[in-house]
Amino acid sequence: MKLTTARVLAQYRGLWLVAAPDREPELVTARGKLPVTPVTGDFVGLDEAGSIAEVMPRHGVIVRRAPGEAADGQVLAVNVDLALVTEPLPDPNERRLERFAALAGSGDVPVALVLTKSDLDEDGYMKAAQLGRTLGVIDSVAVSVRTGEGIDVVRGLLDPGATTVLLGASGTGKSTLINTLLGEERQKTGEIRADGRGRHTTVTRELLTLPGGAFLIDTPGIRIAGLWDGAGDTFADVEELALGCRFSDCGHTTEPGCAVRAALPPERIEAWRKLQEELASIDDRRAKSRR
Ligand SMILES: Nc1nc2c(ncn2[C@@H]2O[C@H](COP(=O)(O)OP(=O)(O)OP(=O)(O)O)[C@@H](O)[C@H]2O)c(=O)[nH]1
Ligand SMILES: [Zn+2]
Repeated sequence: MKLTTARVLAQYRGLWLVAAPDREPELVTARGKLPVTPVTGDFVGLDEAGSIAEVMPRHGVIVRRAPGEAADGQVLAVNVDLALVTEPLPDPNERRLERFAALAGSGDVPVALVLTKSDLDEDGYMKAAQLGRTLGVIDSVAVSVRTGEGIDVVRGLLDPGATTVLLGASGTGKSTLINTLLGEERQKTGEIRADGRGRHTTVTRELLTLPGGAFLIDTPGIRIAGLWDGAGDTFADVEELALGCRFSDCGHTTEPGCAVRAALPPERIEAWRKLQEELASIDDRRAKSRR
């Protein structure tokens, strides 16, 4: 049977937004149970009915591994050629940068450092060079959407046909940078009505095409926060702040340098802990029943 190759632009529960050459993006289902679940960035084969019948081999995989998670983690994006890790000036958080860089590195995705808001820091250029050396990334740049500094350097990193993902905490300026790169050809955030059990869900597109022909994976679906199995976005604040904790396995109890305790009230952290315990016990039960 002849399959049509398409690329996954965004993923939802049991539905994928895919684009095939010369066709409008469309929402499709999968044909039966596939050996791997298609994710944003996947190349897939569509059958005659328009369903996903096959997922092509992947490279450049970005996986989110939640601490203590038994399974392989959650695949966030695939076929990624470059990760731009963003952190804002004047006070870039080196530890957070390391974690995002490690996330990309473990999927064999090269990393470039982008320090944003350089208009707020006279030494942005130097800080970028220094941090770039420390982190061992392929390139580093200080950018400002206000002054335009560094924007052309970023553009130069985005090769036509290559896929780049932006990784960075909330507020580091990812959306603003994407809008600047999209320029005139800013895509309207696609509002697609997906028929999920009679309800209409508003979804947004995640894989964008830039004017020069480079692909950019926008991060709502990749926002490191809020991706815990079963947790949805409920504790996005905790997950994101945790990236700034001194220890990567911080339990947010008595550890020094805990960014979560510094920012959130104890009740919130307690609620998060309860959920973690629940999730852990679900994992336990699953493992037992498998045995
Ligand atoms: N001074 C200055 N502010 C900037 C710059 N880029 C972004 N900002 C501001 O930083 C704030 C956060 O920017 P966003 O683009 O929303 O950040 P984000 O990373 O997309 O955040 P999320 O959408 O929460 O993931 C906004 O108020 C921007 O106006 C810059 O180059 N200079
Ligand atoms: Zn902590």
